Amino acid sequence: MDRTADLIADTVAAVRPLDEAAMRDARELQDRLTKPPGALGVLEDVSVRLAGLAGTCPAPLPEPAAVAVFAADHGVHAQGVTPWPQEVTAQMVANFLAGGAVVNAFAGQVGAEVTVVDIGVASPLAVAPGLLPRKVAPGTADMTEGPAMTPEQAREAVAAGIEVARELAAAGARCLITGDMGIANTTASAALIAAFTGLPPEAVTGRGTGIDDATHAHKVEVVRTALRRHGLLAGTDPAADGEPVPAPRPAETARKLDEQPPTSDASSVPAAGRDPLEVLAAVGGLEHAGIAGFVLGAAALRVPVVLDGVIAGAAALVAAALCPDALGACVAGHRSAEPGHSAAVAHLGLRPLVDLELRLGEGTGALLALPLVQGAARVLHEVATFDSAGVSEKDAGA
Ligand SMILES: Cc1cc2ncn([C@H]3O[C@H](COP(=O)(O)O)[C@@H](O)[C@H]3O)c2cc1C
Ligand SMILES: O=C(O)c1cccnc1
Repeated sequence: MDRTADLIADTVAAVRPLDEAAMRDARELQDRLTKPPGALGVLEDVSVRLAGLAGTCPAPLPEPAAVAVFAADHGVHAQGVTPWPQEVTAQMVANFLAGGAVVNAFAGQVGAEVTVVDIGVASPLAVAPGLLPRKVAPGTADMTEGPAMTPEQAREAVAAGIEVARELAAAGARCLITGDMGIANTTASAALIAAFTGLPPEAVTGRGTGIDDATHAHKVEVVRTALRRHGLLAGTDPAADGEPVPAPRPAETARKLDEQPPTSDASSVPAAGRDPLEVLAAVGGLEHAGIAGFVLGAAALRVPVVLDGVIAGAAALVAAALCPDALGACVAGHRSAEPGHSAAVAHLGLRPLVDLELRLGEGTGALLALPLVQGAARVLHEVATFDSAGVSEKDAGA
């Protein structure tokens, strides 16, 4: 095995399931705090999950936080799936480094460090503070014509993401936040989400940065073409070159779908049984690969990772396919307006903390959710118990 394959395998092997004893302690402590049991709703679940991840109750406070914005370009841009020129990726990287983007404003507000990772921007980028040069390739190839990445590139980008998580944690970060920049990356996200959920392209392909009806219809067909080409279109048999196949019986396809999205009955999941890295290489982006590695790296270190929108959702599907326990480290920061995002989080059983109809990426939605995650953890550190504060508990049986 090469170095990157070893790093990925070792990282996956280091990920532990959530610690049941710590989660039980957290639930019990929540019920002894001076508030009605359950009154903090979903935040109580977050505090329990953080304790399970840390293996101790209360979990360490998830601060300071650091956001990694993985930037890359996409060969599928040539298919006319977005109105924005490809150069905007590199131009926005310059904007991030100058502190002028929304991600900078939101990160500044919550004291999070912004690091930009050049994992695959098409043009060369000058060395700059805040920029990690980790370019695996100058963008992906067009997934409608062949695999977006070689297997080596996909592995290298996942390994780079693992290393970024390690570097940020070594620099003191106790909460990691995913960010992305890559013109056309909502197209690759839709393809990954369709492959890993079995939903049809029209259910998971959104309007990205904002496209008209005709461009959207074309984008759906581009996603369908790419999926068919790689044998990843639900309800078709790759061996028969796109021929429809009967849907499998439900018993064969029972999956953990806690929050079922608007589903197809095409209960087959094309990526099931395939190597997740091969699926990633076929239709993913270098930033998806980097973010998948970032999630694995965070999980192996038992550091929570707040996922941003649809790009992170697609990447988390890859990470979860490689290592289901990595989901224990993940908090879905927000629900993106992209339909594929709802499908991804539902498939993963994650509940987004905020829903503001954002459709930006960069890490913005996750940064807005960060104080909620930190507040959830802080409660277990600072709130008095009924005993310690001398507050009477509710009458038994009432
Ligand atoms: C100025 C600008 C800033 C952005 N910041 C994030 N994105 C977001 O939009 C892009 C994906 O949308 P699509 O697939 O429709 O191209 C990604 O770069 C994503 O990070 C931006 C897009 C633009 C144009
Ligand atoms: O919601 C997102 O994550 C998103 C939407 C459009 C463009 N980029 C990201």
